[in-house]
Amino acid sequence: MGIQAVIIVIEGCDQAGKQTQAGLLAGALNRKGRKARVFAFPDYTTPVGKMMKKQLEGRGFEPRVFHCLAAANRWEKAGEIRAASSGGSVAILDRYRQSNMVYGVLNGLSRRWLAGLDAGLPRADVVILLDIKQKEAFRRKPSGRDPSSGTHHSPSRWQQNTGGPPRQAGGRLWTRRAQRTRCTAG
Ligand SMILES: Cc1cn([C@H]2C[C@H](O)[C@@H](COP(=O)(O)OP(=O)(O)O)O2)c(=O)[nH]c1=O
Repeated sequence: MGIQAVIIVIEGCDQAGKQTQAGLLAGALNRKGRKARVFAFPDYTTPVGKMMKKQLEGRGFEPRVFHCLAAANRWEKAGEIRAASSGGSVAILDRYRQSNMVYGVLNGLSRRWLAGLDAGLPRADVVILLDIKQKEAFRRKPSGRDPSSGTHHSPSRWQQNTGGPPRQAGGRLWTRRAQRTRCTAG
C-alpha cells in the first residue's frame, strides 16, 4: 500500500509564527527525505488574491465579500494542493479553511454559511494551532493590522459578537475544528 496523502495546516492569530514554523517543518521533512511544499493563504499572487488585497487595503471592507474571496482563493489552489500532497509528499498550509471560520464568525457571519464556502476542498489530516497571547501579538506587530483580523477591532466590538475576547473565541473555534479533524499522518 502506498503512503497516504498528507495535508498539515498551521493556524493561529496574526504574528503567531505560522510562516516560520511552516518553513521549519518543510525543512525537517526534506531532511528526512519527504517532499514538502508550503502554501500560504491568502495567496495574493492569484487573481482572487489580488482582489483580497484590495479589500484589505480599501476602505469598504465587506466581510461577506472578503470571506467568499478567501474561500475562492483556496479553490484556485485546490488542484495544486492535491498534487503536492500525493505520493508521500506533504502539503503544509499556512492558514486554511479554519481561518475563514474563526475570522468569519468574529466578523459576525454564520458558521453554516462559512462552512459552505469551503465544502469539498481537500481536507486537513493535522491542524496545528499556534496559540499566542493577544498582548504578545501586539508586541510583535503594534500597528497596521488588517480589517479582517481578530485583533483589529476593539475588544468591546468582539465581546458583542462572540461573547469573549478575540483570542479566546478564536481559540475555542480553532480547537473545536482541530479536534474534529481526524489525524491520519504517521
Ligand atoms: C486565509 C484567510 C485569512 N483570513 C484573514 C486573516 C487575516 O486577518 C487576514 C490576512 O491574512 P494574513 O495571514 O494576515 O496575511 P498576510 O500577513 O500575508 O497579509 O485574512 C480570513 O479571514 N480568512 C481566510 O480564509
